[in-house]
Amino acid sequence: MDIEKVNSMDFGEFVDVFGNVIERCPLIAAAVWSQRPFSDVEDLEKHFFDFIDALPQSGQEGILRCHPDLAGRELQRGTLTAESQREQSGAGLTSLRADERLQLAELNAQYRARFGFPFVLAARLRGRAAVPRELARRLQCPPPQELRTALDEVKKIGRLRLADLFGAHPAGL
Ligand SMILES: NC(=O)N[C@H]1NC(=O)NC1=O
Repeated sequence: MDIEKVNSMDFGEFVDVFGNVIERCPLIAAAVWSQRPFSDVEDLEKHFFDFIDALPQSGQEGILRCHPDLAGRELQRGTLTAESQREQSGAGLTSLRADERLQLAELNAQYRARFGFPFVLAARLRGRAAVPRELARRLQCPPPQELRTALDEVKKIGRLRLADLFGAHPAGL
């Protein structure tokens, strides 16, 4: 795909293609479409990220809450989005031992109880061993800092998903 093709998309096609750049938040793609034309993929990405940054805290937390747990119930049930399924299995989260799954479930629950949203990490960039380690580390962070970290991870996931759609290697990850 190239940017000319993106700029020629009608609303429905654009939301079909880019609706899950931010997990389960097609509203963001719907809003970004209004800002076309885009000069390149970085410009397109910037519109997604600016939308997130401009939201009030409740909206930003809402975006985080749209993310499925890593190695959680949805992975077991097979109800993840195609993108999330690829990321979680690519990171090795489909082949955890039962005790590792249990440990992650406990940490995920502690995290959600402390911050009010699920733990989000760009799984493809880290791999399975890093997930419990990062979860345990970030559980200790102050909430305002953790909100920023989690949103940065959402953006990394979005950047990788956009790069996949464009068949490109993302810069700066
Ligand atoms: N909880 C969470 O981080 N989920 C996301 N991470 C990722 O790489 N894909 C996801 O769906």
